[in-house]
Amino acid sequence: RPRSDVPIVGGRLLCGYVTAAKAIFISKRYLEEGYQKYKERTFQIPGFLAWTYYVSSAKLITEIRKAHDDELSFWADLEQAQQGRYTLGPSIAEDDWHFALLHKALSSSRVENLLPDVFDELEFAFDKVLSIPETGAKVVKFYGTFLEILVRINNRILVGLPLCRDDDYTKSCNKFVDGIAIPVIILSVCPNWVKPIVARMVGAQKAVKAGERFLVPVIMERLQLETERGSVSYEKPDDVLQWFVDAAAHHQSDPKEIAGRVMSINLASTHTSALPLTRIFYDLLANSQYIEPLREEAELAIKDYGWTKDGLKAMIKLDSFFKESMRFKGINMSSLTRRVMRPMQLSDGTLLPAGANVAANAWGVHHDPAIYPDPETFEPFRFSTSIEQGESAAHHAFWTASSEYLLWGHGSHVCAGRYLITHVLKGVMAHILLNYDFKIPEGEKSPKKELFISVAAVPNMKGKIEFCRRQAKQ
Ligand code: HEM
Repeated sequence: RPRSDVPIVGGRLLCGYVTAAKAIFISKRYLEEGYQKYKERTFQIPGFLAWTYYVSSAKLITEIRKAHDDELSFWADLEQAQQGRYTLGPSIAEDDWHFALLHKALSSSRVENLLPDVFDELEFAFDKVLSIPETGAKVVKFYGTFLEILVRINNRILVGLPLCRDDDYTKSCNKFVDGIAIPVIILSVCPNWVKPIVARMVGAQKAVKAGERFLVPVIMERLQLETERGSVSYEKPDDVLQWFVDAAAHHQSDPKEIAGRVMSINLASTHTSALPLTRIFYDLLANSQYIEPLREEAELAIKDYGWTKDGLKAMIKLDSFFKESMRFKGINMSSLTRRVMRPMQLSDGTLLPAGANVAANAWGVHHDPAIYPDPETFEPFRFSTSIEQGESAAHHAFWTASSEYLLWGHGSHVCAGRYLITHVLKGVMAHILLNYDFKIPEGEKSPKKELFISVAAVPNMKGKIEFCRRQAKQ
């Protein structure tokens, strides 16, 4: 039942269960209605496990992002979504030192050093996975193919060579999310006391153990090499696995634990990266008049700066296209979801009750005409045009998180991988533009069919695309 008189969107029929069921299919409509009626205030929508209080104004979003974890908890929400205590292991779910480390290690200034590896792996992964013949064309399922390419590129940074090129390892990363999906659903509806038994019955840790099989021997080998050669003559690899091994000396150094933490980053970075790329690519297909300007920009940038950070930085139209695609539909209609741990008062007078969820209404914000003029028009160069007119490039950059742009969350838990993945995705799109022609295959439908389910906006994961090589390869 509602635990406060904060306005309800949907309704309270059958203790809100009717709205909770409808929200699986029409959350977008509820979020739009909430934004129209209560833009400056909080509204609530019933869910099956808890009511979610939505805020939309920059003022209230700021209050949420600034709240401490013991008040509004990112972790309690993540635990609900991932059942990490059972799927990853209790110590990983309880201690997030590896997330804090990534914020520093993947900062904007440090990502530059990782780019040569990113570009090297990108070339390799395209040849291996997309594998377009020198002449003729090939039809691929876009989502699955690029998920595999991105898993390989991300893992070059996560675990380095040679493991990132081990087909069995990359398969276990690809399947990680699917491997925990069913256990997560079952566990999330079980009472806490029964979860340890159910977790064993449904093999909740099977997916993480599949990753451990590859990672633990590499960790052991690296530790042994360091012991044998001494820290001076042993040149350590520069990857996330090694950063975790080094940091683990101050935390828990069990190799299985370290492996679990690496797999948790795979969890945070696989589908989250492939879904935006798919959405962006389909937006480009549907707005093909932008292909040539983006190609010209990429050609010029690579000619002037090569495959470097500056080269990618010079692609401001591409950056703008990404940002607009994620604003227009994106992949998630809500952001900054937190569990209320103890009652907290917002400045609009709302008392958030313990046990409820609170979130930012990303869909509403991203479609507000006061923030984005003519928001229902897809305008790929809206951000690059503002930069060309003298506005701040940092403010309009794809990776910038703010109360007005919520793709990455915001505040102390803002996405730690956003600088890295912006470079990766721009590199991948620039590589496609410069090396391939692409179209919807003869007889296939346009992949514009998409799914709005709960608060997720999922692009068509089965869409097929025909690729062939362009004549002048860069
Ligand atoms: C386009 C792809 C990605 C999107 C859209 C995305 C989005 C997000 C979002 C919305 C959050 C939660 C922020 C909040 O609630 O305030 C988050 C957190 C996080 N992301 Fe990403 N992410 C992406 C890629 C990545 C990658 C590639 C990595 C790692 C290499 C990564 C690592 C993380 C980590 C570690 C956190 C937790 C940060 C913390 O709690 O301090 N993400 N991401």
